[in-house]
Amino acid sequence: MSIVCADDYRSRARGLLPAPLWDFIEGGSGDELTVDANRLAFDRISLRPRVLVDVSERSTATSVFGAALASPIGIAPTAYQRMLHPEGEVATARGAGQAGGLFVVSIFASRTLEEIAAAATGPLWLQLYWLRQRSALSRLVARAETAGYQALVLTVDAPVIGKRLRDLRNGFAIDAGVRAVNLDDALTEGKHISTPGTSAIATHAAATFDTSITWADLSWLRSTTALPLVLKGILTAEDAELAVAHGVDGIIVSNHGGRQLDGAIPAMRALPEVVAAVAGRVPVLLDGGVRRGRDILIALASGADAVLIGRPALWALTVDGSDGVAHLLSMLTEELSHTMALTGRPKLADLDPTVLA
Ligand SMILES: Cc1cc2nc3c(=O)[nH]c(=O)nc-3n(C[C@H](O)[C@H](O)[C@H](O)COP(=O)(O)O)c2cc1C
Ligand SMILES: CC(C)CC(=O)C(=O)O
Repeated sequence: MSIVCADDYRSRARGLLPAPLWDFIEGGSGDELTVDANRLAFDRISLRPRVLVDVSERSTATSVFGAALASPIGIAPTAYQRMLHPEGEVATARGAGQAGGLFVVSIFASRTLEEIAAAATGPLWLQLYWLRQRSALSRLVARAETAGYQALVLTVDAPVIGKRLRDLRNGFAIDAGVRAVNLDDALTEGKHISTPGTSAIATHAAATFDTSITWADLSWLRSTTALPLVLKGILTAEDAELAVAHGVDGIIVSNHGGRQLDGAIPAMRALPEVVAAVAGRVPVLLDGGVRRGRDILIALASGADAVLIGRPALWALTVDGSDGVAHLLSMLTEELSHTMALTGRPKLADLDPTVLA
């Protein structure tokens, strides 16, 4: 059967992966309320189409921090991609580049920053968690700058790892042979050890993440680099205001795909208050539950500058490596363009709240 939407990749990937690995990707924290709510928040919004508009010429092209993108769609940072495909992040970077998309590389990438940069033809950003060992962070930042990464993303919604029941039940651990190669092994110690009732990821994060950082610490990260700094995991107007006040260059509205605080507000529902607080001062991106061109149009019409996709990119990577990732991004871009035609909004600039009901 042909793959004609993101969910087709999901069904295929599910059949290819061992159950504990599938659960790691698919699952969220607690009752997975927020995983479901992320999707439902999009599904609850209807569209107000305008007709008899010339839609013969449509454009999804845009830019973020000066980098051209074929469409306002990027790939969210996800850890340890070699568990899903032998080429891991190198395949994702190649696929994202083929489709003219942005790729945010996880601090827990399983290919080196340099290998990924060599395969990329589109913009790369590097995502960081705040490790207690600051020297490891500053070394990574320096390597990212040298390798041509264009921004840093600090994930701020994970001082501790969410209680992911599937991983705990499965005693989830990282496949032997897959490593966070950009960090010293000591920083992810125990990642291969499966212990029933615990998650190896939660254990290694607990050993190395700095749970004490506050807004005041951001100036240290800033002092290590001239790259734009983006915060990932903002869900409120209050924190958006603080982020801008602390000189942050961009915001990703995200609840980590429902993997952190269960019951957190869905990303799409949080977006309007963040957009209002930011008032155009810095770019605002969104991730969580984006599965279709329709979702992307809704996010853009609500004021997002771009969206990121997490799990769908992993499904496509699993099924068909770089070709899968490129195909997925092109398909989502095509769906966005198609929805722009059917709503009578041929340009991204036409997307505003009047299209939403
Ligand atoms: C398997 C997996 C691993 C992830 N690893 C990271 C990570 O290393 N860093 C991070 O900031 N977010 C990570 N995330 C969260 C994603 O960046 C993103 O916020 C989320 O997947 C978006 O929701 P979606 O999957 O519904 O598109 C991960 C998500 C998944 C599913
Ligand atoms: C290694 C983990 C901390 C990666 C992550 O952020 C996640 O699984 O959601």
